[in-house]
Formats: sequence, structure tokens, C-alpha cells
Amino acid sequence: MKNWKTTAEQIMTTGPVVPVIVVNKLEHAVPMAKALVAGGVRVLEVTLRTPVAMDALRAMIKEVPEAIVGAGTVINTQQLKEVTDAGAQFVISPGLTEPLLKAAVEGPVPLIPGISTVSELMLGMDYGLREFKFFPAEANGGVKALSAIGGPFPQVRFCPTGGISPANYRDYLALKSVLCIGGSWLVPNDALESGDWDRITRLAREAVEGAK
Ligand SMILES: O=C(O)C(=O)C[C@H](O)[C@H](O)COP(=O)(O)O
Repeated sequence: MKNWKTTAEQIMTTGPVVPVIVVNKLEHAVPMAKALVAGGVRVLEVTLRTPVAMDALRAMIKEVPEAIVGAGTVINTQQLKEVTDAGAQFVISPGLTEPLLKAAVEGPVPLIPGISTVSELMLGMDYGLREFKFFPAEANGGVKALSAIGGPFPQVRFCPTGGISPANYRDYLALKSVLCIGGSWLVPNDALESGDWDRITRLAREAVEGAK
């Protein structure tokens, strides 16, 4: 962690909503990122779930410098190295493993690993981490579970993700332990397919405004 260029806390306090992005076509990446930034959302998580994800990540980093672009769904040390080499500014994982934690704390960018139990949280804390993703948030008991899990760890902060929507995101943000939330609703696949960048800007703006 001593070599991290920024902190997980800085990433998580930059915006209250982090879009979880699935890119299927490379040509969507840059206009989508610009549309999000236009709507006031700068921290973007590109999931490594599609064949074009790495190229999309690189394109967004290069062509949308106003955005803070990170990689999501990073599940092993090989991927961690790849996204770090590509210039990702932060890394998110749905879970945690010791090899991933070890590599991340020695690497240059913050890792925000997912936890869904107290023991996973404690393991991450053993590596010096204090910021975590809570995944899958809704399926795992939602706001109630998260406030109970966070109870014994007042210094820990979360980015709940998974099943979060415009209807419930404020309930999570109301918790003191929650710095931001992640959600895929900000970048609907049909908006990407139809090139409806205005809709993506609108969704971003509404989410940011609604969080105030
Ligand atoms: O890809 C990853 O690394 C993930 O952890 C999964 C995402 O967090 C969820 O897919 C969020 O998606 P929604 O529930 O649709 O908002």
C-alpha cells in the first residue's frame, strides 16, 4: 500500500455512484465514458467480463482523461498486473484471495476487494485494507446486513454493489460506513446499443442529484 498512487478512500469519496460497466463493443467505450462525465460521474469501473474489456479500459484511460478509470471483476494476480500495466487507476474485485491481496498491497494502485462476511473483512484488514466492496449487497441482506457487519469495525468503509437501484441506493448512502455505491443501472446495454449517450448522461445526473 505504500506505493499506491492514490488511496481507496480518495476513489470512493470522489463520487457517490460508481457505474459498473459491461462493454460489449469497443466503439461504445469512449462516448459512454464521456456521457458519464458529462452527467457528473467521473469514477468508472470497467468490468473484465467481455473480450473487449481490456481494450475498452485502455481507450477510456487514453481518451477521457477527466474520468478516473478503474477495472472491475479482477479476480487474480495476472489480471491485476494486466490492468495495472494498462493504467487503471483503481481495481475492484468481487471477492478476495490472499494472492490477490498480497500482490495488490505491493502494487501501485488501490484494490477495493469484495467481502460478504465478517471473516473476509478481517482477512482484508490483516493486509492493511480499510475500504471494501460489499458484494452482492442486496442478495446478502442489504442495508441491514451491511450495518450489522460494519458495526464492530467503525473505521471500515464500504462500496456496496449488486442489486442496487435508483429505488434503494440512498438507503445505503445514508449509512455512515458507506462512501459510495456501485450499480450497472447507470449504463444500460440498450442505451449503448442505440448510442443513446444523452440517456446515459441523464441517468448519471439523476443519480448524482438524487444522492445530495
Ligand atoms: O463484475 C463484478 O466484478 C461484480 O462484482 C459484479 C457487479 O458488482 C454487479 O454485476 C453489479 O451489478 P448490478 O447488480 O446489476 O448493479
